[in-house]
Parts: sequence; structure tokens; C-alpha cells
Amino acid sequence: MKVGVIGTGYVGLVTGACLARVGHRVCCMDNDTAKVDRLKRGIMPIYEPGLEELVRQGVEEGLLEFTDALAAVVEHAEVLFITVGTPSRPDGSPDLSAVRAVARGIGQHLDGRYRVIVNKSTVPVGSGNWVRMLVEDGARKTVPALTDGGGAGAQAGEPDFNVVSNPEFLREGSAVWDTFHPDRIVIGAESERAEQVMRELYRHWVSPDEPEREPVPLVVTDLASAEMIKYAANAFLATKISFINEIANICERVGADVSRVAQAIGLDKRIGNQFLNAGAGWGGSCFPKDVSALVSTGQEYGYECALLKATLSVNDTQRKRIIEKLQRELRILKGRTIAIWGLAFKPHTDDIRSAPALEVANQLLNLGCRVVAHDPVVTAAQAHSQVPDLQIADSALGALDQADALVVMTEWPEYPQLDLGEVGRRLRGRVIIDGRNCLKREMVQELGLVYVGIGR
Ligand SMILES: NC(=O)c1ccc[n+]([C@@H]2O[C@H](COP(=O)([O-])OP(=O)(O)OC[C@H]3O[C@@H](n4cnc5c(N)ncnc54)[C@H](O)[C@@H]3O)[C@@H](O)[C@H]2O)c1
Ligand SMILES: O=c1ccn([C@@H]2O[C@H](COP(=O)(O)OP(=O)(O)O[C@H]3O[C@H](CO)[C@@H](O)[C@H](O)[C@H]3O)[C@@H](O)[C@H]2O)c(=O)[nH]1
Repeated sequence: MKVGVIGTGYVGLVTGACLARVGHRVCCMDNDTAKVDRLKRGIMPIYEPGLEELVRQGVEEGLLEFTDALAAVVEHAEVLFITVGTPSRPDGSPDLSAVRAVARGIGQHLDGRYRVIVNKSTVPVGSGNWVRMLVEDGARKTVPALTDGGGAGAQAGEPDFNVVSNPEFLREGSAVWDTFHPDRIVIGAESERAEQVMRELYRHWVSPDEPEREPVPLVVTDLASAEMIKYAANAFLATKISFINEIANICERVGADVSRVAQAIGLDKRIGNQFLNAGAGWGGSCFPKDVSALVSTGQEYGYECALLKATLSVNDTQRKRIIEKLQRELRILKGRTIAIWGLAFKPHTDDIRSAPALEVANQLLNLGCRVVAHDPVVTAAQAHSQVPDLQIADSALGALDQADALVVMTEWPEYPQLDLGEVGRRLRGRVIIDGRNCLKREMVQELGLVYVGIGR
């Protein structure tokens, strides 16, 4: 099928490359001309395992191309994905300005051919109807027949597009794998015709040719339910982490070990063992904004989301606990040098959007510390775009020289592999705050260092 992807960011690029891999002809569009130019030269805008090869293969096979022209992508595609960003506004509600611009723009370039317009951006309930309205508004300017009402068809009363909600559940760092192995595909469709197009688009997943491959469950719903499924999934996962962090905070007080508690409760199949790692709290481009957006939707309808507000508030205080732990061990923070291992909001990505590490770094700088950080993939330029006063070390061990304490903020697998003896020798102070419970406590303690984990 001919597929268009509008917004070649994380989701757009991965979606486009994976759809090309299964044989669709994909045109990815972005209004960031520099990004498009780099992509045409094979330079990836993000660090994501497996993505570069996939993009190269798609381009070489003539199945994947990039453009900065909206008209070109609308012209090309039978199915048009909207994958632009929907960041939080200061009040927690999502900023939908990019979706608005794209939906209107699509309308302006529609011709008489039928299109399926797919919302893959995470957008509040009701956005499917809103996108339909915006596309119609855009089309009205260029397709006079629409002024007769009834839809976006070149002939009055005959719509030439349908809107579909197809939320995305990929995780950064394993985005390609997740796209090929999703737990489910959700389609909120406003017509049978659009549903059939989406079934065909996802045939590789939902009706695999190879008998050894299990079909991926396809959940077909109305638009509003599909939109809600995305928010509910993220809110549940974020709540699960805030829950275990709260348990961790009680564990610390009563002398229990949250790792053992999580392991044991996770064996209960009703609870499950994933997303039970206590730590410095969740971050990233999705959980913070999506939980806030759901609270904001509740408020629009006069509903107080008490549980979701608690999820957010536990997460807020969780980062402050890192500072409290440092204060407890070092007493005076002013004038101290603190080393931070890990800046990305989680391992295997260079994404620093709402990264707990940067928030902790900022707080420490405000408290008068010098902060020296290391991350295996986040560059100094990226880090400085958010925290200009942060010092960046070339190596994890290099970050420790003159440091009074080490704080581990991202559980990159290489950190626990480092020579702890060397860590002990390099650190000026004796304190290690393991904000991700990823180091071997006993080994740290054997070296005469003070180990402080989360909930243990
Ligand atoms: N990142 C994730 O892991 C993830 C996972 C699931 C869902 N989502 C959702 O997917 C959406 C996209 O997220 P992302 O992380 O890929 O965002 P992103 O910021 O990485 O990418 C968005 C892209 O859209 C482009 N863009 C903005 N306005 C445009 C316009 N008018 N025309 C064309 N392109 C435009 C930007 O230049 C950028 O390249 C969000 O709603 C997000 O919540 C993200
Ligand atoms: O047990 C855990 C698991 C995760 N985290 C933290 O939670 C955050 C989010 O992690 P993760 O969910 O793995 O990353 P994302 O790439 O943000 O993916 C989430 O957000 C995406 C965007 O909506 C969804 O598509 C995914 O399904 C959803 O997992 C990170 O800061 C992690 O450090 C924990 O603290 N403890």
C-alpha cells in the first residue's frame, strides 16, 4: 500500500521504516527541513537500536523516501499517518497545535481520492472528530463541493476520507522490536471501509502468511475508546511504578527490601513482574505528559482524578528523595561535587525529555553543587540544551574524579560492569546513591563505600 507519515520523529520514523520493511511504499514527511536533509543522507535524528539499518534497507529497496513537502506526501498516500508531537502545555493539557496544522494542511491537499487519515500521535479523547473537522475545514478552501456539506468528498455528501485512531505503544530503546512484536494493535475506526484498509495495512501482523507466527490481536473500537486505551495504558504503567516507589519508601522506613517485595508480588500473575522496578521515578516524553493530559481531560468534565494525581505527586517527590539521601549522607551540599551516571530518561535511548537525571542535576546545581555527568549516548550539546551548567565527562570513571558522591540515575548495562575498585579509588567521597538499584550492594559495601539504594 502507499503510506504517508507526517512527522518523522521517533514514532513516525520507526513506523515508516517498519511499514516499508513489510513491503509498503512509505513517504515520510517532516516540516523540519534540516532533519529531512539529514535523513536523506542516512543520518538518524535519534539513537534507536536497529533503526539505521532498517531505514537504509527501506531506502535502498525504494520503499522509503523522505520529503518536507506536505503536498507530496498527501498526493502519494492512501493511508496518511499523523505522528507529530503533542507535548504538555504548562497547565498539563496537551499542545495540539502541530496536529491542527497538519490536519488542516492535509485537507488543503486532498483531491477526490479516498484516504484514511490515521491519528498515531497521542491525542485526547474526541480528537478523531476534531481532526475530521479540521481536515474538512482545510478541504473546504480547495474543494468547493464540500461547502454543500456531508463530508470531504469531491462530490457533495460523499466523504473521500475517514479518520482512524491507531495509538502507538512502542517503547523507546526497543522501538523497532516493539513495532514488530506488539501485544496488540488498536484501531478506532469510523467506518467499515477504513477498518478494512487498516487490516490490509497491518496484514503482516494480524494475518501472517507464515504459520509459525502468531497473529497479533487486533482490537477494533470506536474512535473515543481507541484514544482512551492509549492514555489508560500509560496511566496504568505510570501508576504501577509510582505504586512500587511508594512501597519502596515504606520499605526504607521499616527495613524491608523492595527488590524482594517486587519480585514476590510480581510472581502473582494478576500483578505481573514488569514495571515494578523502584527508583528515581519515571520520565520520558510520554508518561509525564500523558498522565497530566488524562487528569486535564477529567477536569474538563468536572472529574477529579484523585488516583492519577497521586501517581504524579509520588513521582515528583521521588526525584527529591535523591537529594534528601545526599543531604543525609553529606549534610552540606553547597560546594560539593556530585557525579551522575546516566542522563537519558532510561537506557538504550538518547532521549532526555523529562529525564529524572536532568531534574536532579538542576536541583543540585541550584543547591550550590558542581555536577559532573556521564552518559554513553547523550551528547554534551544535548545535555547543555537543558542544563547549561552541567559538566560532561568523557567516561563514567572520569566523572568520579574529585566527586564527593556518585548518583546512578540511568541503569545503562555498562555501569554495573565497571571496576568497582577503580570507582572506590577515583571517588573523593565514599557515597554511592543507586537511584536505579542496579549496582551490587554487597560489592559496593565490601569496598568500604556507603551504598544507598531505593527502598532497600
Ligand atoms: N516517543 C515515543 O516513545 C512515543 C510512543 C508512543 C506514542 N508517542 C506519541 O507519538 C507522538 C509523536 O511523538 P514523538 O516522540 O515521535 O515526537 P517527536 O517530537 O520525536 O517527533 C515529532 C515530529 O513531528 C514534526 N512536526 C511537528 N510539526 C509538524 C508539522 N506541522 N508538519 C510536519 N511535521 C511536523 C517535528 O519536526 C518532529 O520531527 C506524540 O503524540 C507522542 O505522545 C510517542
Ligand atoms: O519498572 C520500571 C519501568 C520503567 N521505569 C521508568 O519509567 C519511564 C518510562 O519507561 P518506558 O515505559 O520503558 O519508556 P517509554 O519509551 O516512555 O514508553 C512508555 O511510553 C510510550 C509512549 O506513550 C508508550 O508507547 C510505551 O508503551 C510506554 O511503556 C522511564 O523513566 C523508566 O526509567 C521505572 O522507573 N520502573
